[in-house]
Order: sequence, then C-alpha cells, then structure tokens
Amino acid sequence: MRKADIGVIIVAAGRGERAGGLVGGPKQYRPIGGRPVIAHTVAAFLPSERIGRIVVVIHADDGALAADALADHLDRIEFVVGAATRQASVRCGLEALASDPPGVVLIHDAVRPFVTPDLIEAVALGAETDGAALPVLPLADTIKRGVNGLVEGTVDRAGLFAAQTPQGFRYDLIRDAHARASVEADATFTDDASIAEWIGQPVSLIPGSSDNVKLTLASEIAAADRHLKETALIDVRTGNGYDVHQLVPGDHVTLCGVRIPHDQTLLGHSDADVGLHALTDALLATCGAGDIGTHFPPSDPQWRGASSDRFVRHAVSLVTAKGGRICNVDITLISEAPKVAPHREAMVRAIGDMTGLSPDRISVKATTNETIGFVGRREGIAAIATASVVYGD
Ligand SMILES: Nc1ccn([C@@H]2O[C@H](COP(=O)(O)OP(=O)(O)OP(=O)(O)O)[C@@H](O)[C@H]2O)c(=O)n1
Ligand SMILES: C[C@](O)(CO)[C@H](O)COP(=O)(O)O
Repeated sequence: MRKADIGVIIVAAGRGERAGGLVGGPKQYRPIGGRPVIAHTVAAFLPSERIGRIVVVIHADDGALAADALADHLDRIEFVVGAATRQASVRCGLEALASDPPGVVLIHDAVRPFVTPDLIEAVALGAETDGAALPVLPLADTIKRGVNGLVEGTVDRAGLFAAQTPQGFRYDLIRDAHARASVEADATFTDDASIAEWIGQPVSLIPGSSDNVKLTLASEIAAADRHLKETALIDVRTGNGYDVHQLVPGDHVTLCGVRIPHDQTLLGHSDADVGLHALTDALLATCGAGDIGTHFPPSDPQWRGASSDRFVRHAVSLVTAKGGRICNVDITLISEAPKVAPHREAMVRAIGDMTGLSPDRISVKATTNETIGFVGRREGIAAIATASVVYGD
C-alpha cells in the first residue's frame, strides 16, 4: 500500500437522542476530560503516517461547534455535511473521498473516543489483506430474548460478537456497496460491515478493545469524563529563560526588582533587569506565549526605562488566564559585582509581590564567572530562570 493511502471517515452528524438529544449540546461535542468527545476521537487518527485524508461528517447545524472543537486540527481534516441516518452520513463521507480515492477507508463513530492507534493499525491491515475488517468483542453476558417484560428464551452466545468501529474496507468495495444499498436494500443498516455482508463480501473479525466504548447514553458520557479526570496526568510544565545586559559606567543596577548602588549600570531599553527578563521568558515559555520581545518590543518607546516588574506581572496574568498555577521560580544571576547575597531577601520579597508566591517557592541564587569571559571582565551581567507551572482545573 502507498504511504498515506488510508482515508478516514468520522461520522458525527447524529443528534444523540439516547443521550438526551441537544440539551447540553450534541453528545459528540460535550466535554470529557476537558476536551470535546470528538477531539479525543480525531486525535487518535493523527499519528499514523499511513493516514491521508480525514473526512469528518457533521450535521448542517454544527459547523461552528465542529470548527471550535477541532480548531487545533483544521489543517488535517475536511468537513462534509451528513444526512438523516448513520448509513446516509457514511455515504456522504464516501462520496467526499471519491475525488482522490484512498486504497482503504476506515469508518469510525465520533462517539468512540477511546479508539487507539494500535486498533486503527490492526483494522487497516485487515482491510488491506481481506477487503473488509471488523473489530469485535465476544459477548460476555448471558443473552436473553424478551417480550412484554418477560423472558422468551436464552440465546446461545457462542459465536456472537459485539461490533465496534473503526471498520475498514477497500474503498471501491464499500463505496459501491453503499451506493447499491441506498437504492436496493429494504432496511437501514446500523453499521458498514452489515452492508459489506449484504453484498456477499467476507468480513474478517479483528479483536476489538473493551476500552473502545460507544458513548450512547448521558451516563456513559459522565463515566468517560470521570475516568479521564481520574487517570489524567498532572499537567506540569517547565519554562526557562536567559538574558544578558551590558554594564557601562553609572551609579546603580536593578536586579530582580531591587535597586543596588554600584559604580556601573546595566544598559537597556527598560531598566535592564536581567533577572526579571529571564523570569518573564521562563513564565511565558510554560504556555507557549512567545518571549518578552513579543509582548514588549524594544522598538516601542513606551517601554523606555520601564520597571521590569510590569513584564513579570503581565506574564503572570497570561499564565493565570490560561489556567496556570505557578509552583516555583528559580533565578540564577551570573555577576562578578555587585554581590547579590546582601540583597537576596529583598529580591525574593519583590518577586513574591509580582507573582503571589510564598518565599519558599522563590529561589534567587548568584554565581561569579570566576573572572573569565564578559561577566568575569565586568562587561555585563547574565541571568538564567526556570519556572514550573501546573495547568488545568
Ligand atoms: N444521521 C446520523 C446519525 C448518526 N451519526 C453518527 O453515527 C455515530 C453512531 O452513534 P450513535 O450513538 O447512534 O449516534 P446518534 O445517532 O447521534 O445517537 P442516537 O441514536 O441516540 O440519536 C455517531 O458518531 C453519530 O454522530 C451520523 O453521522 N449521522
Ligand atoms: C456502528 C456501531 O457503532 C457498531 O457497533 C453501531 O452499529 C452504531 O449503533 P447505533 O445503532 O447507531 O447506535
């Protein structure tokens, strides 16, 4: 099979009547573990290099919801409007792929967010080899047939399986089967393997996964949300920053928010506080918010002589707005003179004021450069900073 010769159709045009319909929004867009159901589903298909086009079939009313839920992946997916039944929605997806047909197509429910790359790979391989492949789980419960609230009989469960998605097919085969079924079949099919069976195509059974549940009821969506929250990794992020400024003759330097009398001064557009500049970059780095120059361009006259605590306060507000809680910050000043130790406590207090952190979460350290290099020659002062931030609820 050619690279990227697998197409994917994710059907998401249903109204989720059994999950309470549109109250709370269509179920495929409701959040589980902080992200819409469909965002989890689509993400599972992205890592495979063999997957080319991904068509997401949506309801005509859901354009804005879908674009918002999948905003991070708009360059990888195509939206197509679906139809009144799952079968008809799948057909819309199949027709969308016809302009550049893949060798194999995987058809998946948007509301099966726990599908794994391994299962996707196994189904693709099965479809490639056998023409049609279906992931299944053997039934574990005793199966009863019932009528009017009474058991009518017990069904022998040997050889019975529950069908999952993704279901994989050679593209031409399933496109033709769907086209025929749409005009010739009396019944509506609830999955695509049934349509392949209907045209007489053998469908091979692939071991499914008990995690790959379909979120049908509101209680199942709530359980999925609880499961993801219970098993979520803590989202701890680390950022680092580095800055250096030149020393010229003068009467003070400002380091970590503290003015220190000295026979030199740091040259810069703002107050040239290398410690706070490095700290600003470290904080911004924890949420991919660029660097200090992105927010306070040196070309902008309004920052001339600015007190650098403004930069730190701005970075703190961006981190907080993105749901971040700063755990600790650590700054190392690399300076031959002035000595930092006598001012360390004042620096910690100043940074505590800017960040809201208690002193035990703020570290300010200093080292000389052993008289070598530009720091050792007292031509400049450098600073390195690290920040740790926890993101999430
Ligand atoms: N006309 C339809 C109906 C269903 N689907 C999709 O097919 C999958 C099948 O799951 P199901 O639980 O049956 O979804 P709904 O049809 O939305 O649910 P319900 O039957 O409870 O209304 C879902 O991703 C659903 O969005 C679709 O694309 N188009
Ligand atoms: C396609 C499917 O998910 C396989 O189990 C299932 O058939 C869809 O079921 P529904 O009848 O649309 O709920």
